[in-house]
Amino acid sequence: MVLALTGKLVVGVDFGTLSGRAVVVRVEDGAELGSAVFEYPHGVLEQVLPHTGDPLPPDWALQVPSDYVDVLKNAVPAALKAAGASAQDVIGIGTDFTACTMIPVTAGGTPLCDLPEFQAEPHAYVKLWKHHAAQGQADRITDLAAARREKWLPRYGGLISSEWEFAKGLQILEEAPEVYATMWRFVEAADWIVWQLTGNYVRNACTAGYKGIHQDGEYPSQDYLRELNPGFENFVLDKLAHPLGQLGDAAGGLSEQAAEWTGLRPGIAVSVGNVDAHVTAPAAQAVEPGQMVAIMGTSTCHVMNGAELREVPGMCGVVDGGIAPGLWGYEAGQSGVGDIFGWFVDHGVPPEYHATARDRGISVHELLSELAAQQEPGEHGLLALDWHSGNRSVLVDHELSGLIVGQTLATRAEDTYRALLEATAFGTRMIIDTFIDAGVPVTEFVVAGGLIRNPLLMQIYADVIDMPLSVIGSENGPALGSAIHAAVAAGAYPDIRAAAKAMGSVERDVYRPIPANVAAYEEIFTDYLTLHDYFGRGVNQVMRRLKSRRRRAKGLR
Ligand SMILES: Nc1ncnc2c1ncn2[C@@H]1O[C@H](COP(=O)(O)OP(=O)(O)O)[C@@H](O)[C@H]1O
Ligand SMILES: O=C(CO)[C@H](O)[C@H](O)COP(=O)(O)O
Repeated sequence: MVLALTGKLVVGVDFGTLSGRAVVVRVEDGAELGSAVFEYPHGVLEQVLPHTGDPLPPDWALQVPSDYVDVLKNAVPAALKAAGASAQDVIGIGTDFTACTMIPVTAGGTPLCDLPEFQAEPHAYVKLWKHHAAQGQADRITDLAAARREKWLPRYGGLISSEWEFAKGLQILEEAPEVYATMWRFVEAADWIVWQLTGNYVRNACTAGYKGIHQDGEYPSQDYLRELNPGFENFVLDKLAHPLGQLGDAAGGLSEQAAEWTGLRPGIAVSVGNVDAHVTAPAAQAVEPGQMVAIMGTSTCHVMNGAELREVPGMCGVVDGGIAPGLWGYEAGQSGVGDIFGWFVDHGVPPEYHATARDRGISVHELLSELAAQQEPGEHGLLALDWHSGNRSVLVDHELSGLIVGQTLATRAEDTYRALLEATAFGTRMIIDTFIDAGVPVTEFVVAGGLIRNPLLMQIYADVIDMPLSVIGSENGPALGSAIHAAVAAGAYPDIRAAAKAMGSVERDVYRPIPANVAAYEEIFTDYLTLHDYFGRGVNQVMRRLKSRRRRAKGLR
């Protein structure tokens, strides 16, 4: 039954890498009435464990789960206030999360890091999606699956990522067996937050498919897992498998506790959890085959529906109904995008740039972009590889690292910044070309996420991929997508497609390729490909040796 929509509201909450963002949305047309952001108090733990001050090894990335509940307590009430909205009008709440962000929990859903006996154990904390320290486990998972010709491997482009559930779970078994034995389940944060809202643990089909190797109703076999590590034989049965909820379903009603946290009414619909990338496609009205949505933030996720099932080398995964029911949902990605720009701003820009930006009341990103925009393609003489956080697609290898070629004594911060912007555009071009070469058409490129705030970056992408860029109509794309799922879960719309049509928004062809720039980048891209294949496809092992030497120097395996 489609409820009378006039005056009804829904709340969407997007849990990004650095912060959570809540949006109050009008059900009838998707108008965003108010929003609020809450930065995670503990941020991303990459250097030390807060409870002990002990250093974390390289490539670790943890979070503190109480930060997520703090988002519910702070951002939701603040968004309601900003919207001047009454909780009486809110009929549902939806959430999306970064993935694969994993939490070892007790049967009651308590994260193990909240237990006194595990507060000093790094493996008891949330493993954020960008935790890349399980690459050894991921390599073994991939190699054994290839040797056994496991039928699920091609669904992930032939490579299983260190970012995903099985690599992270195997790392816990092998490095912290007591955590592994104690955890009742290894839970996606996308589902843990819905559990906090409803009291129900419902495993969403999206992350199960893309991050948990759930294909055609099955997980990897016990026989395969036993060969990987005898202690891992029952990982699916004992730690992972759980009844699945479909996108747009209701996971339950808002609990009394969560109603107190959020200021919303107990019992309103709470939609099944979702991934911050996939939830954005309906918000951008881009759920038809060929419409690729790039959710550009600290990382970039490329999500796109396809009418047919194809094997696309190095993509993150293809899941039946992973984005919208009835279509094959493809995902690819770049594990470092905004993170790379942020790293350079924080660690590579001279103080005078920071002082100038401060004096002008703009960010250093904006200052560098303003200076870099004055250049022609190729003017800085630099070429970079965008692998500072490893390579997610198409090489799926987090032992790779960043590279900048062409630096001279004349190189300035704006030169390097522009080269890094361009490198991420070349990485996206690589992904698009790989889809097209595998027979999956890419007919429209739609951008969403925090990076749409940078017009220079957007123009460089249009020039490098030689396609116009459509831009999502919302600055809060993922949160709007979650609101759309909440509206479906509350019965306001029959399905995601209908809700997207009414509540999503997109502006077509906002950035158009500039022919002269397209020609210049076409030439530079051939050099990018030379570096990409030389350092990324095994011709040269320097990057791996550098990472291995760094771990040894730090006294780690
Ligand atoms: N003007 C800008 N241009 C390019 N990158 C930016 C700019 N402002 C912030 N960033 C980067 O964008 C990222 C934040 O993206 P956002 O989408 O807001 O967060 P999240 O990825 O957590 O959802 C950070 O990595 C930051 O370094
Ligand atoms: O892999 C993902 C989705 O499949 C992660 O959620 C994404 O890469 C992290 O998101 P963000 O860049 O917004 O922090």
